[in-house]
Amino acid sequence: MIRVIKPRDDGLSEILANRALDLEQVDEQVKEIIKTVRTGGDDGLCAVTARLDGVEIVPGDLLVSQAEIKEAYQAVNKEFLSALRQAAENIKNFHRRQLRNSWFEPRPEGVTLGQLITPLHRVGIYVPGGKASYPSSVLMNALPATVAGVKEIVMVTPPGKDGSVNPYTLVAASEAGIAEIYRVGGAQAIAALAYGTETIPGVEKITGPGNIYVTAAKRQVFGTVDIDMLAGPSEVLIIADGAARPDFVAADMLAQAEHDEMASAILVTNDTKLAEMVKNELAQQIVKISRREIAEKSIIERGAIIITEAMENCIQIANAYAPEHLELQVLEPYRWLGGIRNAGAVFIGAFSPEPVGDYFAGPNHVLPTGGTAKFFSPLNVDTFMKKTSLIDYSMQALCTDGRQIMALAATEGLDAHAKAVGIRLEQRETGQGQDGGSLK
Ligand SMILES: NC(=O)c1ccc[n+]([C@@H]2O[C@H](COP(=O)([O-])OP(=O)(O)OC[C@H]3O[C@@H](n4cnc5c(N)ncnc54)[C@H](O)[C@@H]3O)[C@@H](O)[C@H]2O)c1
Ligand SMILES: N[C@H](CO)Cc1c[nH]c[nH+]1
Ligand SMILES: [Zn+2]
Repeated sequence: MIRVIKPRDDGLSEILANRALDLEQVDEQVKEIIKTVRTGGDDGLCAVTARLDGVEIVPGDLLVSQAEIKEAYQAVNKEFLSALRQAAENIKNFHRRQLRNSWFEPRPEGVTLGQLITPLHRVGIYVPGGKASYPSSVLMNALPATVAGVKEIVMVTPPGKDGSVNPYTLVAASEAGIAEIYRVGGAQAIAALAYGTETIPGVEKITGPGNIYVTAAKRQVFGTVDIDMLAGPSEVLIIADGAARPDFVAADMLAQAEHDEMASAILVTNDTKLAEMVKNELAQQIVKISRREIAEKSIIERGAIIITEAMENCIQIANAYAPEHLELQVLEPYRWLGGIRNAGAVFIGAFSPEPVGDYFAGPNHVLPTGGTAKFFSPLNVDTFMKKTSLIDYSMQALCTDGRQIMALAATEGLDAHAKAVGIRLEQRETGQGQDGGSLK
């Protein structure tokens, strides 16, 4: 059932090409949705929601009420709540390590340079809710923003057929300190966050994963607002050697495949026997999982077992694939870690299956997909910060550097630039300050 690619088989290039997210196929449709919300405000938003989510919501009900949040707490069990709270602590602790301070560097020649770090003021987080609910994604988006110091965090998530929002998602939002939650999803939610409506004031940045419509909408509103990244379907690439347990490897592949028919689970191994055993394990385990249909489609259409001649080849393939999640289920993981250049997150050894990172350990689970780990990083505290440069020249420092600045301005033909410096140098030469005082 799963494709097996042997050394020198030509299958790898197909796998690499097969994962591009074809946003163009929905671009026109998404453009229309955005236009409807941008021009129609709340009414446009509710009309699109009725059409795509099959639920009638009036503008006055878009905002989730405090009473619903209270009710949600009654609906969730204690075990969930305590696990959620511990996960939140772990996530906050991890992300606190990413905080950076503004800095100032006064130099003896009368120049002070610096960088001011400022949190964004208002951000919107998208929490998917179509095929499954993701309270964990609430924490992964909101807590780095909280750690960064963002004052207003808004959450959007699709309503169910009865207009309600999943109680676990609501409780996670409340635990993360989100005060504004709107029951709206898809491209229409992204449009509302970017352009604002009567009920939903616009934001400065939108983060969070979603389906192809959500991602295409994020790409279209980029520039009006900032976005975190363009996340595609989830993926895991597992490098395993003869020391790995085939049942563990197969279980981890299925954990990723169950997300989505378009998710990819790939094993790369230098051990032919392990490849065969994982194939058998997959067949045995897949019939026992509740999301079998989704996982089967994913494994058949997008999964693969790639057999290589040596561990070095496994590492090369991982770097070329640049997976969202990379598991190293090998005897000496730290020996090979140095060779890894491209991966969203690396899971080391037999006892770090990907769900540890999805839910609990602390690092973020919003990660670059589709090969974008070559240049994107995981969602992090910096995602919610911006930098402002600081330049403070004394008169003496300007006199020292002024002629060089004027020379550069002259080569660009920008006389007024040169003049803005020159006027100060002349003042210095005539010895007159603005108030007639001495500049010397
Ligand atoms: N990378 C991560 O961290 C992460 C975490 C959780 C989920 N995910 C991924 O996010 C995705 C969630 O997708 P989802 O669909 O379950 O939820 P979603 O919330 O992203 O999308 C649901 C919305 O899509 C809109 N929609 C549905 N069909 C449409 C159509 N034909 N035209 C226009 N709009 C339409 C609807 O308005 C609906 O509310 C999955 O691929 C999942 O794997 C990723
Ligand atoms: N594996 C997903 C990111 O690719 C995150 C997630 C949320 N819940 C479970 N898993
Ligand atoms: Zn997952």
